[in-house]
Amino acid sequence: MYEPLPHEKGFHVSWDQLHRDARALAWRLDGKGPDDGAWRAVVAITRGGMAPAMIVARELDIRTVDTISVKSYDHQTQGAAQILKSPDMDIIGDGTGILVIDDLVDTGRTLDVVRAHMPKAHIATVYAKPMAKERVQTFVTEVSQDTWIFFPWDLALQYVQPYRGK
Ligand SMILES: O=P(O)(O)OC[C@H]1O[C@H](OP(=O)(O)OP(=O)(O)O)[C@H](O)[C@@H]1O
Ligand SMILES: Nc1nc2[nH]cnc2c(=O)[nH]1
Ligand SMILES: [Mg+2]
Repeated sequence: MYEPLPHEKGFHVSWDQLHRDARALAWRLDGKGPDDGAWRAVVAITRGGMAPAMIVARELDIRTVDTISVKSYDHQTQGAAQILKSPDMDIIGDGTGILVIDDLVDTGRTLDVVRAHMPKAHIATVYAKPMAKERVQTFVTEVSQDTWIFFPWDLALQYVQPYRGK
């Protein structure tokens, strides 16, 4: 079930692009909460979901923001997904009206753990790969399964050789 392909391609996301895409995610979610359309709280899946969650919370004027920490990767190698830190379940309840935000879904392993913890939550990611995009209710951009997404917090500006090099 969790058999990711090798990553042949790279998709490099700048801060500007991430900001634009996270805003687009917020606009898609606006007014889509249960009952009156409002969301009760945002839960960021740390660490990658924190920057997108902050942008979504800002756009939608949601002041209650919590985190769930799920670790499943060591660099590009996946191990067993585990919850290292849970959000305040007195606020979360069964997840109704809660917006869970992550940067991306790849195999879906992380979201399976989150979903089991908050069965009624709305899960949204900025990017989604096809293997597990059904695990997400809302996303902005689909990226192929054999692509590794590089986020701006993992990148640095550096010199590159001219195309017509020495
Ligand atoms: O769908 P999956 O195959 O589970 O992969 C997606 C998860 O992997 C990355 O997080 P990671 O576990 O690397 O931790 P990080 O957010 O702290 O970088 C990414 O931020 C997602 O949360
Ligand atoms: N940065 C990053 N983390 C991931 N975790 C699972 N897939 C990915 C990916 O494509 N990029
Ligand atoms: Mg993550």
